[in-house]
Amino acid sequence: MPMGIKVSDLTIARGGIKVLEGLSFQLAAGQALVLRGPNGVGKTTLLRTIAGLQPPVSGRIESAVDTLVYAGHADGIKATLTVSENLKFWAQVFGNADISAALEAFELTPLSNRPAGALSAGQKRRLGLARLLVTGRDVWILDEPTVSLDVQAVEMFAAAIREHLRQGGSALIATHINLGLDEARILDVGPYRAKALEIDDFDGAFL
Ligand SMILES: Nc1ncnc2c1ncn2[C@@H]1O[C@H](COP(=O)(O)OP(=O)(O)OP(=O)(O)O)[C@@H](O)[C@H]1O
Repeated sequence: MPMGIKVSDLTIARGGIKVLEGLSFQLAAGQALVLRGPNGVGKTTLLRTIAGLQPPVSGRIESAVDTLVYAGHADGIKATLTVSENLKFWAQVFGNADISAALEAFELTPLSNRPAGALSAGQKRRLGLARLLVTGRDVWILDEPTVSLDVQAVEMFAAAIREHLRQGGSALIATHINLGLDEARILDVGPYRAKALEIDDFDGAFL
């Protein structure tokens, strides 16, 4: 069975300031977990930490790094390559060859010969998400994946997630919108917001 993620008593920081503390959760194969919480609470920081892009302050993250794929705010698209060249490139990076399912899932087949730089914002986002399908990775870590997507494209995305879960994959998704994925669990990270310095520590911080 593909491994998911287990997070235990995790504390994370951004710019040297603790943002979330005491966070624990598990994501098993076949499951999706949606992270919620207000702007700036630390969802992106959490995803970056789990993806291995920054170390935690304390706590444990158990996962196999070569099972993860992270899609952050930057789309990573090569503007001068066509849609299919972009996908072929990523497929090769991950040791795969077939891009047709990824093109179909995000209705990119009619756009496959268009330079990616000439796509609309939503089409670019669909290409960025199609990339997940050619990685063959089990655990998708997604930061605001639906930005710029219209209603139909959000449905394509939800369908792609559902198919991924059906195949034993898993997904950890930070999003403010309702994806229509009833099977996803919700984790509100708001209650794990790191406490500000106690007033007693205030002078100490300047000594
Ligand atoms: N490069 C940075 N350097 C220092 N602090 C940062 C940096 N990027 C973000 N922060 C701060 O870290 C905190 C956590 O930010 P983060 O991006 O993880 O929040 P978020 O929950 O993903 O927010 P949003 O819902 O707005 O995407 C915020 O207070 C933010 O201002």
